[in-house]
Amino acid sequence: MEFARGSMLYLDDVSVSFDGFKAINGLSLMLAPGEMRAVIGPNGAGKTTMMDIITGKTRPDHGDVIFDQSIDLTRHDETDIARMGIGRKFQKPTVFETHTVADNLLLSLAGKRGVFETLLAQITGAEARRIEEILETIRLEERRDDLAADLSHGQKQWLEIGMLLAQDPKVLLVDEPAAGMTDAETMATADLLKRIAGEHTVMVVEHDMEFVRALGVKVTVLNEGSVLAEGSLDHVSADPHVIESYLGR
Ligand SMILES: Nc1ncnc2c1ncn2[C@@H]1O[C@H](COP(=O)(O)OP(=O)(O)OP(=O)(O)O)[C@@H](O)[C@H]1O
Repeated sequence: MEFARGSMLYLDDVSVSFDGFKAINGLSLMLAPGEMRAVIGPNGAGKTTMMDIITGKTRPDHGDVIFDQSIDLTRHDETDIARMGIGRKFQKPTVFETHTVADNLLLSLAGKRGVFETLLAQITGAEARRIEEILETIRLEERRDDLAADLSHGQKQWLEIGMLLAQDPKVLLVDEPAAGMTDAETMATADLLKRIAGEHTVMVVEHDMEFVRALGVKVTVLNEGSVLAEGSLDHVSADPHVIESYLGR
């Protein structure tokens, strides 16, 4: 526990097996508060399983998973962990298509209140201000009154990131945000995540190397369930083990 001091997310010697196969195998990783980290690695490296462990969806067989210096995540379930401030964005956007962009954000702000209750209730000044702030962060101010269904794929992804922000998480786990995006959307997404980091700790899993380069952050390369290399993109790209297991394919 003491080693987790000063960290927002701390994994030490974490392992999990499925039917005798070690999907995560002695994985150790530490993110500082406000840090953004890119995680890359070949298919089956364990990236999704690592996020499942952090969010409480999968319980590790072994190892420490510590959030915010002292919270042992292996003792909490998914709902608790989300409530404590770890938000996860899956690859596919899941916005409410039949509601406006602003109402999607309002629904996320309101959390557990029902849809009708929330949309019929008088919006508070604080809620209105927070929605404007998020619209600005995700650069969708001009689309606020449009239905989410009418957004482009990239814009839906940004809205979903905004919906996560509305829940005010300390940590955001983001799975392949650039998948299916145009080049321009990909670069805009990198900019968006850079705006979010600092105030939030962000872990991004991504295969698109142009995107990872645009993030300009420390990269962790996973392979066979553990860390193969860590450092700048240039540093890990020059690592012979990384080239052999991933980039050289
Ligand atoms: N519930 C499960 N039961 C059995 N095997 C699993 C389970 N979840 C994951 N695995 C296996 O664990 C390994 C790691 O999978 P994981 O999905 O975490 O990799 P990944 O790095 O996210 O890959 P990708 O880039 O393809 O998403 C894979 O070999 C996968 O088949």
